[in-house]
Amino acid sequence: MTPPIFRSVESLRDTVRAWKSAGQTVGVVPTMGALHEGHLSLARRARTECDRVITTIFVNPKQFNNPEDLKKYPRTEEADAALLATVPVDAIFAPPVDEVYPEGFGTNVSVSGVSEPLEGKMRPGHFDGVATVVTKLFGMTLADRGYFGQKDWQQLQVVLKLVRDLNLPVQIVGCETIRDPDGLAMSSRNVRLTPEGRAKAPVLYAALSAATAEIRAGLPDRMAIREAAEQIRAAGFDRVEYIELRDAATLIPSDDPTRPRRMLAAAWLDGVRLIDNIPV
Ligand SMILES: Nc1ncnc2c1ncn2[C@@H]1O[C@H](COP(=O)(O)OP(=O)(O)OP(=O)(O)O)[C@@H](O)[C@H]1O
Ligand SMILES: CC(C)(CO)[C@@H](O)C(=O)[O-]
Ligand code: BAL
Repeated sequence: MTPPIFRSVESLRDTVRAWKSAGQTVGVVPTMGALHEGHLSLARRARTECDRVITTIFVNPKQFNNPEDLKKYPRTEEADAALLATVPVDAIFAPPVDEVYPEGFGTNVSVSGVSEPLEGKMRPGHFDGVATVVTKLFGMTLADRGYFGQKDWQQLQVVLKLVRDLNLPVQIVGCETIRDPDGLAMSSRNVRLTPEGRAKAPVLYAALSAATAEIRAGLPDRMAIREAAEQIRAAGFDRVEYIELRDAATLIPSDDPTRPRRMLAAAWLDGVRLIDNIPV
């Protein structure tokens, strides 16, 4: 059976309040729809850890710095609802834009530091949009736990800091990146790749994996990164936007192998921007 779809905060809150009065915990999986196995893995994890699970589907205009990207973002609500029925989740919250941003809306949540480099630099305003909507989604759903994918590693760190800084009563759970069998991280934007682009795309993950193996074997960071960038370009990617080795939590550049580090990359293929990251 398809889970009930709520469009207004008021109707969703009535249902959630009833759950809470029965002492039940609420897990929330925020998404922008066009669901795939990556999203479903988050929902399944929430299913095992919470009494009630809500998946939110909202293509948040505030986090798109590129209007073309927003226009082209895939929207597949019926298929999404059918997939969520297989988990199953208890509710889908898919509000219209004016329910989230009614006339007169004028608050911005901006997380300093961790949101500034990498994605923050390449997509100005993006993380303000994410932090604002995630704060609102937690408030709207009365979430006890929020589930986020490590595929968007920087986003996960931004959300962790947001929750800490604002004392939001939500526990954040970071979930492993789900990949296609050839290594490509699943992403809603992958459907925009041509068959030729799709065949080249796994090189992004392969290059990151090779570079981290080399670093562990003693190759200097800089050389390993340069080789990875060359491998990605040689495979036919149009542009490598960044490949960086960073402190895993603060995302400050790090050459300290004794601390948890993360290698993160963004690259363009077929006019599609792919991101990925792995631990070092
Ligand atoms: N392959 C994946 N493995 C695990 N989690 C994922 C994966 N892809 C997305 N997620 C997580 O699902 C949540 C919703 O992401 P979103 O709706 O943006 O999907 P997406 O596939 O990342 O789309 P996009 O094309 O915008 O990158 C985020 O927490 C994201 O990190
Ligand atoms: C967390 C999120 C749903 C906020 O719009 C979005 O950034 C995403 O899909 O990762
Ligand atoms: N998956 C992160 C949301 C975005 O790319 O806008």
